[in-house]
Amino acid sequence: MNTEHGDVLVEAAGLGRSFGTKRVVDGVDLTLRAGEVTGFVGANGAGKSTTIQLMLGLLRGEGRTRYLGRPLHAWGAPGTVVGAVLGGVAGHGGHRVRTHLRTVAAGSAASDNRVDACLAEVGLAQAARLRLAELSLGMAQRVAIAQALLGDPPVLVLDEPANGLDPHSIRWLRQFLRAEADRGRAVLVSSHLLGEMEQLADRVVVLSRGRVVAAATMAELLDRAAGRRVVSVECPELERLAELVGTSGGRLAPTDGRSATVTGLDRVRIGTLAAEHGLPLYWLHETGPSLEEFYLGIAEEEFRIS
Ligand SMILES: Nc1ncnc2c1ncn2[C@@H]1O[C@H](COP(=O)(O)OP(=O)(O)OP(=O)(O)O)[C@@H](O)[C@H]1O
Repeated sequence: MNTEHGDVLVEAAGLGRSFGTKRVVDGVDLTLRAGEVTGFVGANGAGKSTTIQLMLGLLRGEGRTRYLGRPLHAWGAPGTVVGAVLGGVAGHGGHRVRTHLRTVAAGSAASDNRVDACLAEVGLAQAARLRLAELSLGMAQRVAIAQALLGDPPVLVLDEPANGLDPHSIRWLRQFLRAEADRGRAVLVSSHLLGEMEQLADRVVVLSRGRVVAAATMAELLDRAAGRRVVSVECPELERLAELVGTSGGRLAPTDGRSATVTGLDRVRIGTLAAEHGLPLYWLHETGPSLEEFYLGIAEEEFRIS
């Protein structure tokens, strides 16, 4: 499929689902673009898995999802449009990895020679003869990803793929997904940790109690988190520093003769401003929410509003 970086490959609109009287997903919109990793972040129970199942047509509900302009069922072979990793590998433990993938390939119109190509892509070429029951969690996750890649789909969707993985496997996963996006795939990856997305996602959609409470580029989110940070400064020329901070969009509030707190600018910007204007700084210290705390704050605010 010919797609270019930035092309919208998936558009989900108005997704909704209740279980009994419980509203689990409520009016969720999601857009996935070629060449981008979108992080889908929310606490346990926020509705991420339900949303993903709605997008993939595995669950009935409200709204619609279009893949390259059409509903998934309108594509003859869905596996050539989207590859999904929704948990471990579902197969017979006694089957060898290659046999398992060949069986899946045969049932999904993927050519047999994709099996070895996909195993190589996830770095498991040497493990093709292992039995599924012999795989470590990290290897099983890679086999599940190889399976999702069999149809060479432009879209990859992974539900909490880092769960239970050791740091080495998480690093591999991060680099792998980044590379897949750089090749032009649109990648959706869910997680309950925003921090996990910091080095991976281009965009982040934050879900809280079934609703999208933030949708932004990672850079915007980091900027917003930085905007909530407070920097303590000590400077013998506080008035001049206050002026410089003010003209750069920040605010300085003195705490005593030469100490103050600054909001709206980060410590790097303040230090650079002072250096550029020859102002000595005796102290410069930033405190405030980490990205994770900032995210918890967004979810909390939304909860208060609703
Ligand atoms: N089949 C079901 N029947 C009833 N309730 C369900 C069903 N599936 C999910 N739920 C409920 O819907 C809510 C959202 O679940 P979902 O699995 O989508 O959340 P999640 O964000 O993926 O969280 P987690 O990371 O814990 O899987 C939860 O409260 C869950 O108990």
